[in-house]
Amino acid sequence: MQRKAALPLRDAKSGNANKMKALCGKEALVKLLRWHFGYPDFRGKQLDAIQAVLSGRDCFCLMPTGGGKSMCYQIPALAKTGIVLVENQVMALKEKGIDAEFLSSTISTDAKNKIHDDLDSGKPSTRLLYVTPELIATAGFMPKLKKIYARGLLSLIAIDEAHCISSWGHDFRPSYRQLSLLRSHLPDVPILALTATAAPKVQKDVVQSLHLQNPLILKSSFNRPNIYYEVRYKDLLDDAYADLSNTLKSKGDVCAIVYCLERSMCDELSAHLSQNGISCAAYHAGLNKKMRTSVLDEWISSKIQVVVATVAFGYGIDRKDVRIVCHFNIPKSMEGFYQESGRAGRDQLPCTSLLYYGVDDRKRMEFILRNSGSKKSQSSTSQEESSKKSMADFTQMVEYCEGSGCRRKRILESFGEKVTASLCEKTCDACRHPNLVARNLEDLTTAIALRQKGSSSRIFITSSSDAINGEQLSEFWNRGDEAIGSDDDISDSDDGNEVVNNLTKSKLHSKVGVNEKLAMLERAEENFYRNEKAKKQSKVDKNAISDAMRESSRQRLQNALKQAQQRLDNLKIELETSASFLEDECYKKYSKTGKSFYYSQVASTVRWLATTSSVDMLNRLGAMKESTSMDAVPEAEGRTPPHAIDHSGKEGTSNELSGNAQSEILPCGDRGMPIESSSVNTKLPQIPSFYEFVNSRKTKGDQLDDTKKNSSRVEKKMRVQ
Ligand SMILES: Nc1ncnc2c1ncn2[C@@H]1O[C@H](COP(=O)(O)OP(=O)(O)OP(=O)(O)O)[C@@H](O)[C@H]1O
Ligand SMILES: [Mg+2]
Repeated sequence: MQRKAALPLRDAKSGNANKMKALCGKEALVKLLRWHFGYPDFRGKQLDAIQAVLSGRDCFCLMPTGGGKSMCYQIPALAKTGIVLVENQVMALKEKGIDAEFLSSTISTDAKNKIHDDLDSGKPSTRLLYVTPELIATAGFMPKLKKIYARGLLSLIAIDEAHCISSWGHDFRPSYRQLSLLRSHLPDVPILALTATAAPKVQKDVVQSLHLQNPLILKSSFNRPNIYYEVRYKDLLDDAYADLSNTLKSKGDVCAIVYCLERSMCDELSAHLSQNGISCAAYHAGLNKKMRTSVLDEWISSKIQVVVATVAFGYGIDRKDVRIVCHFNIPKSMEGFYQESGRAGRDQLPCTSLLYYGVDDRKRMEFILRNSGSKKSQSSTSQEESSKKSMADFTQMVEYCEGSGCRRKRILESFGEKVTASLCEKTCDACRHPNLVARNLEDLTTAIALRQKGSSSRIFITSSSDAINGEQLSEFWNRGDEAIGSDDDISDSDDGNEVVNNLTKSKLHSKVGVNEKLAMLERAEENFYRNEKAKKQSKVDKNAISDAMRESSRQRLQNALKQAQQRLDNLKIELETSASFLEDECYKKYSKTGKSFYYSQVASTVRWLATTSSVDMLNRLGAMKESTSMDAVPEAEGRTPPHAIDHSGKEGTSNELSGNAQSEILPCGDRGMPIESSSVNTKLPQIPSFYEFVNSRKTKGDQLDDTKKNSSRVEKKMRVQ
């Protein structure tokens, strides 16, 4: 990327008062913002922070996640001669033509020398120098910094994620402690400390540790209005993996981060999601560096959409369109949770924070925290103190999950903000579906009580009907049935599909027989259609399928086709045309019903592509050419298109393959409930109905076809490569 020419207003080195005034003026700074970043105006407290540091004052800036803290040091770097010292995101700046460099002990000697040569030169071109706190602590680096400082070239020190300096923070990093040396070595350089998570105690600690002098303290509300907060209860779910998988699919091919506590769970969950047609990969410290970089690159460039990671993932990553951040295990503190969930929706568009809460997870975390204070280096008092502190932090998180009040209010109050629940405007599950949340919590309490008693505990941790203890459960069951028929589910919801979703959520419902389940679905579907009709009448169709959604579905199908093509020995298929054809089928089938059903159909097709045989694939795509004349004709079994070429030449095995593959395909509703398709006249993909699916499961039992195993092995292998 070419360097962008500097705006002429850029030099105020002389310290001339008029020049300084012009430099700090809003107009000049907005000009810089527009020139270099293309944004029309500053957000929140950005301008105040920039003006403070440009005038030489220390500043402590607390802004919400995604609030635009980086701009607070990027603009000063462009406005003033000299170098701004910070910590990470260099590539993005370089792409904007801004001279930024990153120095750390991990870069090559050549690259290091180049940067040092520039810094030693009379007129360094580097405007922003990103360094790690570890580097500052090294003996060789401080003298270099001092040299730059002595030449009057160091104009600002910015400490991003400043909460890491405080052992009271959720993410204390000992290396940050070294940053306290900066003030004594470089006394006149203003310091800008930035963070999105600082409880009052941490704030005080940051100011003291960095020796900020009379800092301007800027504090914005931590509220993230574009995030919808939701908690689901693992103990009430049949299968949390399936629930997550269906949720992701129902949202379309959206970008997501899923946080897990352990590496092994990242791998396992990622494999499960991949098998279900979700473009996803695991990311954690157990992978080698090459693999981690490759996952990160693919995610940043949208080649994969979902990363299943440990909390190590996320620092300095600026992908703006993350639509869901899911915590698959309860985080250890509200601060960490806020920071991680805040990685969603940095484009300010609607997004979701979804937390899966499980009593076992809670116990595990409590165990970890209770024992984590026992480091050798700590005295027993500080051990005790830190363990107490960890437990107190964690309790806030447990209350967030187990409380019935507004989730947003709870988050903000934990940061000392006083808010009313009306601020939420129904953008958390507790405000949007209070009855459902209350009922879930009641069920959860019963579940915990039963587990504590030690009897029938398995009913909540297994879907096996063997584990049902009739007497103890009858009360439970009855309540479940009431819940099923309740109008509250519907009246709370502004989307008919939520009804279907809610049916999938409770473990109670999993105990209901297939017929009842289908009857429930029918009722839910009826409600869905009724709501749809009402929506149409009021001319507000929230469920409409936009062109952008269709395009993203086409892209998703194309990716799935590509993977299938590789799996099937480079089967000759026209990727783009085939993707359009398959998307068009989904659209035709569900354009009237709405986006959720449409998305589910796309997801089903993706799953079908993940397991289907060459012959079946070609048969299906063969309909492409015939589709115009065949729309009204019933599905022809084993139709082979004129141009169908099976590279594998294994036509003889195709029936078996397709039978097995089809048994895995289940059209799903918004969060995965199966949908009956008989009411739609358009020609359907070769996907079984729910009845067929259930029957085939019954007859086939647990037998897994070798072919399917092989294909998933190949898929896994491909992912690893
Ligand atoms: N004035 C602005 N107008 C529009 N977009 C902006 C503005 N300032 C920053 N942004 C954009 O907002 C996004 C988030 O910015 P940034 O990464 O600096 O947030 P942050 O506060 O550091 O968040 P985090 O706490 O998650 O690190 C970036 O894509 C950035 O380009
Ligand atoms: Mg940041």
